[in-house]
Amino acid sequence: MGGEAFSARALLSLLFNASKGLDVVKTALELGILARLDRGPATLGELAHDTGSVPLRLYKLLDALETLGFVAREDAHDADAGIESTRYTAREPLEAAARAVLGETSIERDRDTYPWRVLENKLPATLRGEHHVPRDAFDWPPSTPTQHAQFEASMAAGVPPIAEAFRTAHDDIFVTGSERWLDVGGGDGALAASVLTRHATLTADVLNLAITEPLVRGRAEGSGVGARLGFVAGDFLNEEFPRGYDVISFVRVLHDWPAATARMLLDKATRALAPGGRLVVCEEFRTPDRLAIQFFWTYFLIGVDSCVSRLREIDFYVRELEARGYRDIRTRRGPFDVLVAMSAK
Ligand SMILES: C[S@@+](CC[C@H](N)C(=O)[O-])C[C@H]1O[C@@H](n2cnc3c(N)ncnc32)[C@H](O)[C@@H]1O
Repeated sequence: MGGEAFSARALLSLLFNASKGLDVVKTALELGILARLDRGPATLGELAHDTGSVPLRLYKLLDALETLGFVAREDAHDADAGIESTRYTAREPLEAAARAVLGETSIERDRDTYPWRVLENKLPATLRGEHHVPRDAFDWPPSTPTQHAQFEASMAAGVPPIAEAFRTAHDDIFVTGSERWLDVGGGDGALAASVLTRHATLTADVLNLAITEPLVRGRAEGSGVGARLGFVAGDFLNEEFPRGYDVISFVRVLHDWPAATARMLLDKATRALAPGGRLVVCEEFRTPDRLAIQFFWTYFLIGVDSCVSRLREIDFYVRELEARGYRDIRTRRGPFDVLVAMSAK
C-alpha cells in the first residue's frame, strides 16, 4: 500500500469504526467501484454515473476509501470545476483483495467461527494464567476427530494462495517432474492434491498424525489424484521421517513450534532427504502483511499455551538451511513466500 502509516490515535479511531469501514468496502465491491478503479483512474462523475449514485454522497464514500489507504484522490486543477471532476486511482488491485476477505469462503469468516469470544474481555485473567481456551473448544494439536476435521478444513480454506505460490516456484522445487514429495504436516492433502492435479508425473505423501488419515484419503479420492497422493501416519515430534523423498516440505508448520523444535524438524528432514533433493519451507514469514493476516490466531492463541505461534523472519530459516549445508537457497516471492534449497548430499 502506498498509504502513510497512521498515528496511534488515528489507527485506534479506525479500529473503533472497523465495522463501518467494512461496510464501505463491501458497498464499493458490490457496486463495482473497486473493479472499475482496478481498470484505471476514474472521476467522481464517472463513478456516480456508473453506479447511479448521488455525487456528493459518493464523494464521502470515496473519502472513506481514501482514509483507509485504498485510493488516491486528485482534486481538479481548475478551481471552478465541480467535485465531479475529482479523480480517483486505486493504490493496488482492490477487487480481489476485497473478495478474498469478504467472500463467503474467506479465511477471515472461517476463523471467526472459532470460539474466540471465550477470551473477549478476559485477556487480563488469561495473561495471569487464570483463564484459557478450554481444550474441548480448541486444542493444539487438535485432539478429537471433530477438532481435526474442523482445523484441517480451515487450513484447506487457506491453501489457494499457497498453491499459487507453489505454481510460481514449481521449477525450483520439482526439477525432473517425477519427484516423490513428502509434505510434512500436510493437513488434509489439499495443497498436495492441487499440485498433483496439474502435474501428472508427480507423487506425494502427506505425513500427519494418524487421526487425519481419513481426511487425506478423502482428499485423494475427491480430487481425482487417487494413489498418487498417499498418507504416512507419523508424529513428527517423536519419530524420524521416512527416507528417500526427493522433495520434503514444511508448509505453515514450523512457526507452530519453538525454535528448538523447528530446528529438530529441519534436522529430521535433512536426514531423510534423498541426495540432491530439495527442502521447501513455505511459511507465514514475519512481515507486516503476514502479521496482519495472522491477527486472528495471534489473538486467539494467547489462550492456547500448547501452540507457540512464533512467526519468524525468513532470515531465520535461511540461516538454518545454510548451517545444514544446503546449497542454492532460493526465495520465490509471491502470495506466500517459498524458500527452496538443495540438499548438500
Ligand atoms: C498449521 S497446520 C498446516 C497444514 C498444512 N501444511 C497447510 O498449510 O494447510 C499444521 C499441520 O501439522 C500437523 N501436525 C501437528 N502436530 C503434528 C505431529 N506431532 N506430527 C505430525 N503432524 C503434526 C497438523 O495435524 C496440521 O496438519
